[in-house]
Amino acid sequence: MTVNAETHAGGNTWRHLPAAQQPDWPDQEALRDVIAELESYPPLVFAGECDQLRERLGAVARGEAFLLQGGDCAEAFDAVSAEHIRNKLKTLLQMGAVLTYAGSVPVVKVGRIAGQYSKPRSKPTETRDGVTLPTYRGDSVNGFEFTEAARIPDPQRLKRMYHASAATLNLVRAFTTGGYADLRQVHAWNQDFVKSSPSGQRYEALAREIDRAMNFMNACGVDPEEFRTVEFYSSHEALVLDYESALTRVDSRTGNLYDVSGHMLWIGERTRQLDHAHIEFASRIRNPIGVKLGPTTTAEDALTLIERLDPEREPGRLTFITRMGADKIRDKLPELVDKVTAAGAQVAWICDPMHGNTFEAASGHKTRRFDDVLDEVKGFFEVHKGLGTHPGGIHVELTGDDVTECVGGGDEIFVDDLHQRYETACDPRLNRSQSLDLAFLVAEMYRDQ
Ligand SMILES: O=C[C@H](O)[C@H](O)COP(=O)(O)O
Ligand SMILES: C=C(OP(=O)(O)O)C(=O)O
Ligand SMILES: [Mn+2]
Repeated sequence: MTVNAETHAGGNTWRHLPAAQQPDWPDQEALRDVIAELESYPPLVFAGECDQLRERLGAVARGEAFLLQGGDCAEAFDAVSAEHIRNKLKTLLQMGAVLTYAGSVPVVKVGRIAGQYSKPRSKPTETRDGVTLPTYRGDSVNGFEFTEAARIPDPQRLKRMYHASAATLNLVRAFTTGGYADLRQVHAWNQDFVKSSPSGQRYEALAREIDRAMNFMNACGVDPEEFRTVEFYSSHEALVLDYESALTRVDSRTGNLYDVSGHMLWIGERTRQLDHAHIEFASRIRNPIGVKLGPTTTAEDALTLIERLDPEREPGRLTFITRMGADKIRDKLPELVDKVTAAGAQVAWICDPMHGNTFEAASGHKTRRFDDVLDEVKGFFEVHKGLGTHPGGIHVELTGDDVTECVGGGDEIFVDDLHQRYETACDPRLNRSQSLDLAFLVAEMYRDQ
């Protein structure tokens, strides 16, 4: 992959346009130096892998596969450890096994991982005990600690984001291709979990069935090496455009631009203004693109996004990730799906049941109810069933650790438990047990639709 100065300018056309949610870097010269250095770094992903994911998402758009996209709301530099990464990956692999087996559908697995370091915020400042400071915008921008020094945006953090992403992706690649993700390990992924939790026990029963199915396939002569590796892709919100465009390269095979910071990039609900910088940036790169659609999205917005981002109507290029809220999805989604379908576009429709269902508990913790999350997914399936379209997947905030951030689930977390292990740097995540519960319930919905 080479960089050609003239065509690379295509990754910078956003610079003339308003860009929401960008950090207020105090030192522009330091920023320019960091950008120049990032531009010299090697790609984190290969353009051919992005093309392959686009093809897999094409299958999702056509109704032939299901997307499981999940991971932290905000990754943190101090959580780049073997344990955290393994737990997250294990949870996603277990969810993938449940959905594939119980839902009888190929599952495309994409992590919110190896790059999910930047956060859009609803308020520019935060006040605690009479002290007001800039909000935390992700480890790529400033520090989580509530001190004046930590909250100053520091462009050096963009380089740490690159290195943290590289280290994470390296381990993910090792796990997914080196034998850890071998489907014959379905039991091993569950070992530290099974005794303690209802979803762990339910999973163990399913893993026994998978074993039997694999023995059957072995007996039929299927090569067991087929199960050794798993395709797994990285994704994050393309928020800080200085970083994303510094990692945009010309693919020497095709001359096209790719943002090589991750396989799939999405544009968030707060930065999807049609004529602003983020959509312009996304329109220039060939990676598969997601756009979050909240409850104020009009059908016209959705159609214009398709014109801008998927003019060729290529299945897999564009994924709409709806995040309406459990109380709105049944009202808001039908018109969008109906008009997009009528316009002949074949996007993948994915449900993010997290971001429309956040509330603040009396203790002050931001949280979500498992039942609301589930209800939004149910509404999503109902709407697609009613219209004869494909419920293409789920996009969830989760962790492999046993945190207490969302309430409910089979191994119930109560509002009074939230303080016990509330570790997120931004939004509340499903813990491992809640994530597996969700996978089982979604698999049932998929099979029944
Ligand atoms: O992850 C998404 C957003 O960054 C988050 O929901 C914003 O949260 P806030 O309302 O606390 O800023
Ligand atoms: C910021 C996020 O979501 P949204 O853009 O949908 O609010 C997110 O996915 O963390
Ligand atoms: Mn979030």
